[in-house]
Amino acid sequence: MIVAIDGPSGTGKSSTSRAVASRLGLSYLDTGAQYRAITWWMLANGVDVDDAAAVADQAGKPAIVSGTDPAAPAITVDGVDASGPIRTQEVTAAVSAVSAVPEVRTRMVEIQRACAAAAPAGIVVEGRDIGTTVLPDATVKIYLTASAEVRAARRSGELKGAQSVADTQAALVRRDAADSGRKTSPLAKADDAVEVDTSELTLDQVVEQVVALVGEKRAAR
Ligand SMILES: Nc1ncnc2c1ncn2[C@@H]1O[C@H](COP(=O)(O)OP(=O)(O)O)[C@@H](O)[C@H]1O
Ligand SMILES: Nc1ccn([C@H]2C[C@H](O)[C@@H](COP(=O)(O)OP(=O)(O)O)O2)c(=O)n1
Repeated sequence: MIVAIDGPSGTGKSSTSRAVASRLGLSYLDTGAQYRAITWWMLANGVDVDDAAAVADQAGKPAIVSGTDPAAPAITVDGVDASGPIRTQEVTAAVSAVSAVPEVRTRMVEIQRACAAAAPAGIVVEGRDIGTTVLPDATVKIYLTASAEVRAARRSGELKGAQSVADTQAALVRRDAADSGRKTSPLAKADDAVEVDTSELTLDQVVEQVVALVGEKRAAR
């Protein structure tokens, strides 16, 4: 059972994926955290993130390992816990540039496919290109959306006033444009993905919809 959940920032991918994986006894993988982790490493090692050739040259160096327990998401870079540092605004501002570099994507996709293949009962994988590129044969594909206003309000809630809602929204819209506009596996809905607009739904309602879709697929097999 492979569940692919894609969509822009703040649509509820992480919360939904973790809850669905817990409910169904599946593993969980946050691919955005992996792109954040490699970005953190580039910044910490003085690599100019706007120099694609420099990023490509270093892309093979950091060892990125993701935990797949939905109850305790974990990520390490060269054995060091990176779960805090990957969420800083500095990393958020640089991650689209780093993740647009093809050599970075090739490396991450390899790790992601290995994670999915190793999951004993199946896995929920969230990201931007899971249904289109990483796991095109996923059993269930979901594409989450929500209005920019709703997404910015959700993100602002997490940032606890560190940034105004308007600035958060502008940064989020900029990142969506970069992620959707890049050449290599851009953010996109797979043709066979079910689109769920979460703007007016509670997290529980979204989780119920995804669990129901998984149930339908299981019954049909
Ligand atoms: N359906 C929902 N209704 C309200 N808040 C939500 C919903 N889904 C997620 N959230 C909240 O919005 C924020 C962003 O959700 P998250 O799952 O991190 O999104 P993404 O992974 O798509 O960026 C979190 O604070 C989360 O608790
Ligand atoms: N499969 C993926 C997942 C994320 N990315 C890139 C693009 C995103 O802007 C960043 C960060 O992703 P992440 O899911 O952590 O972002 P948000 O939590 O939605 O803010 O990584 C990607 O290119 N491909």
